[in-house]
Amino acid sequence: MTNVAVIGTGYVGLVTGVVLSEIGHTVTCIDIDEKKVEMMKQGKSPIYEPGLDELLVKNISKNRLYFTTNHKEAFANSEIVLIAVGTPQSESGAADLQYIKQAAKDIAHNVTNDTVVVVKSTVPIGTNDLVENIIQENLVANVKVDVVSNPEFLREGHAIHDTFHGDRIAIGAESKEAGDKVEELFAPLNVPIVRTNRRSAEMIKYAANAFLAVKISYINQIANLCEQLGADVDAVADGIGMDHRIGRAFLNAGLGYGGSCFPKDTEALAYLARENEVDLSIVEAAILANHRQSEMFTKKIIDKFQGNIEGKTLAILGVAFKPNTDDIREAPSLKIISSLLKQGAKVKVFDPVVKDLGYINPSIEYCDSVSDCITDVDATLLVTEWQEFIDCDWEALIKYPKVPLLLDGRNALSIERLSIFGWDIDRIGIVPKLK
Ligand SMILES: NC(=O)c1ccc[n+]([C@@H]2O[C@H](COP(=O)([O-])OP(=O)(O)OC[C@H]3O[C@@H](n4cnc5c(N)ncnc54)[C@H](O)[C@@H]3O)[C@@H](O)[C@H]2O)c1
Ligand SMILES: O=c1ccn([C@@H]2O[C@H](COP(=O)(O)OP(=O)(O)O[C@H]3O[C@H](CO)[C@@H](O)[C@H](O)[C@H]3O)[C@@H](O)[C@H]2O)c(=O)[nH]1
Repeated sequence: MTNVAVIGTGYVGLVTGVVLSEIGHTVTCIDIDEKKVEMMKQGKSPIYEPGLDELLVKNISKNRLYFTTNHKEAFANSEIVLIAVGTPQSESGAADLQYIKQAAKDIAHNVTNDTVVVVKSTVPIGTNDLVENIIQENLVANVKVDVVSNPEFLREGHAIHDTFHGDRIAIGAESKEAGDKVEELFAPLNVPIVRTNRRSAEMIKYAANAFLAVKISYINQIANLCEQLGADVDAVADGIGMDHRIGRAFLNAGLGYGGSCFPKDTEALAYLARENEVDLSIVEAAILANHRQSEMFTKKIIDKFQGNIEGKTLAILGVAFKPNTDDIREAPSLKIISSLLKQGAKVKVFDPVVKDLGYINPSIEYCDSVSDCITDVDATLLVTEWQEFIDCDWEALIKYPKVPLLLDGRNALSIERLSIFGWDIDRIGIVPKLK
């Protein structure tokens, strides 16, 4: 078993650290955020992720999982150091590498053993070379450091499950020995391994995310055409998804993708292509289609009120960018809410987990339940398909709103069932009744 240090305890770092400790390694997680570290030391996860708290508590008590803000302390016995810091989008669209560069310096200044550095963060092609250079230039101790690319593919809300049951683990190494060490680290997970060089591993991550984003934008555009032509996009997605060459996954039409990954990673890949004068118009088109999709959803609701929603009260069900997470980074809900507010609507919101939109707007009314949120509203907008919303007693809820108009932005509710209860329900890419 290996002594491991993990830099950054966000969705990726914390989940990876906890899972590595669960499979028997001794793991020290480092974060610069003292509040987070204090919470984690007490066995409390600073992020909402199903199953995480239990594993956190269990492995702390087994003395396999530690937390610190001190890099030197964390690296003292570590043979492998994972970098899992953020790579947010900068103004140009490129990935902002400031946290990666700092983590590389932290390693160079503090390691005292031969170390394999594993870059887990999603980084532009060539960044592992940069990390290696920064470490070599700043290295204090006389030790050997190898850098291995190991991009992460977990989904928020399923992070623990995905780490134990991933489709693959990509390892990009220039040194066979260092690559083997990383392969050994993950061996108990029994997940298929792809071995390649560093640049290919970095590209696998961006190419995978962009492909999935293209798939979503494609079905969303097909949905819009279905809506005009009287076809049902859900049936179309089922029909094309049964072709195993296409697959049904990521063909759920809706109001577009959000989150901390697809928006920034498609932008970063498109930026890389532009920088290298390579045509990647397919990804540019997916980005544009995604922006338009949430705008179209907002327009749809405005059209329901003949172009004027001033003074109308609208209920927003769901704020998180998708169910089972508290993450609101690039959540479509934020764009939709701010656009509705700009048009003069009153907005009530309810999310089972997110209780704060990250910005202050005194006119937003935060509610404690679905019934509270839809009381006296002129329309209800389902923005995140939490299971709790799907399982609601929609028959009992019909008495709460002023107008029983329901726009399902995630095609999660049954038109047939809800119509029987009196809901006037509209979905994406489906015409409720043919004219
Ligand atoms: N969120 C996901 O589902 C997901 C999935 C796969 C890959 N990724 C990629 O993984 C990376 C991390 O994503 P995330 O969502 O976990 O990030 P995050 O922003 O949630 O967490 C990053 C953490 O790193 C800490 N940090 C920054 N600099 C540090 C330093 N020098 N030393 C110690 N701690 C430091 C921050 O305080 C923060 O807690 C990104 O590149 C992202 O694109 C994310
Ligand atoms: O058919 C679909 C599937 C997803 N989405 C939307 O796409 C976004 C992303 O969803 P998902 O992929 O489930 O969530 P993430 O946690 O962002 O995970 C993605 O981004 C991570 C960070 O790079 C990767 O590790 C994962 O493999 C990749 O799925 C969300 O807004 C979803 O609502 C759709 O609109 N339709």
